[in-house]
Amino acid sequence: MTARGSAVRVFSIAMRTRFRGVTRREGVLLRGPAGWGEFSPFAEYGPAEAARWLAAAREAAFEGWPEPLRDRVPVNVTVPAVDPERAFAMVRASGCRTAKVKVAERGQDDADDMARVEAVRDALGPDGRVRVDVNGGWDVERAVRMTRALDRFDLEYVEQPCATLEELAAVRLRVDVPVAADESIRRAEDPLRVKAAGAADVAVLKVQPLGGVRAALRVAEATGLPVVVSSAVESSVGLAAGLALAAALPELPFACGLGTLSLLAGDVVADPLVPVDGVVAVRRPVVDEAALAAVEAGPDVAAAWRERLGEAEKVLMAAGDGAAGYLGALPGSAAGSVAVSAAEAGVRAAEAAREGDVR
Ligand SMILES: O=C(O)CCC(=O)c1ccccc1C(=O)O
Ligand SMILES: [Mg+2]
Repeated sequence: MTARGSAVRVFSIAMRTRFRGVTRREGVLLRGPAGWGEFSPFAEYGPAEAARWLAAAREAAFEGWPEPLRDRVPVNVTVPAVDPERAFAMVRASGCRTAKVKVAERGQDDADDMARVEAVRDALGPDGRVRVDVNGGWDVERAVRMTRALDRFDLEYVEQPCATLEELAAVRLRVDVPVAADESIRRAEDPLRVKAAGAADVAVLKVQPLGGVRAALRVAEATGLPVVVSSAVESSVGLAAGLALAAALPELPFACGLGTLSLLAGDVVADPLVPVDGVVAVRRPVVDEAALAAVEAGPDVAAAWRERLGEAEKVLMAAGDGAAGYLGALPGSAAGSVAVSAAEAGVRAAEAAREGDVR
């Protein structure tokens, strides 16, 4: 039997620039009555965490998304931890008026970050907006010092400067720059603690890690914070779910992190979700056989992904009545707290201990 025509397809796309230590982006595409969904949990995520990503893919394939309230979503250009010349060129080529700059990359120092952010500010001019993403890489003292130093280039916000909620709250009290929470929501047992802890001014929400567009909308409502929708560097199939969330939010005060397709060297649709003049049109492209053929995974990679899909399915089934039961147990549901099964909480704790890293 060939993969062609099957409702489960596996892609493996090279990244143009190394990002989060990753040089290829891989995942599964699922086709259902509502369209295509993407399941692409990061390599280091175990089955319990991956189950949320699967719930998002199933929502896309079997349910579809809430009605959009807008048809255009402004996006930021995402600047990896590249040298200043490259950063300048990426920002100029993007057409975006907001840039998100990765800082605190392992193996680089504070001067590298200063030079990169300066180059990005130069590329945008004084009217552009510059945000930085630390991915939890600083301790409190370094976060305070570096946030103040980088604010010389006028920062819109600093995303996840430190790993823990307590550290974020401490930094927030000591800097004038707004603090955004990403990993503290995406990888948390309870994403709502971020508000109670006074840890952030802005919530960065990603559809797959939160278990779908509806689950993310509930998190948005419950945190009561302004939301920036961001991608997990997905193909256009996964990005469409992020766009659906951005389009369904009552308020969208910031540019979203959904301009990431340019980080990939390929895609699975014929009409990719790329920004034009810093804006992505809200639409849902369909998988194109010719485009997919160029990035379809070989048999070994495909087998490994089918295995991962099966493991995540088991977690979803164990958590309740398929995706619906699992989503009902996510934060923002009537209970207002995360009610995961003891078994899953155990798996998550083990994963967290193993990773020792918030990314
Ligand atoms: O927000 C963006 O500009 C792009 C998305 C992004 O940065 C990201 C992509 C994959 C994994 C983590 C992150 C992150 O925001 O930390
Ligand atoms: Mg982030």
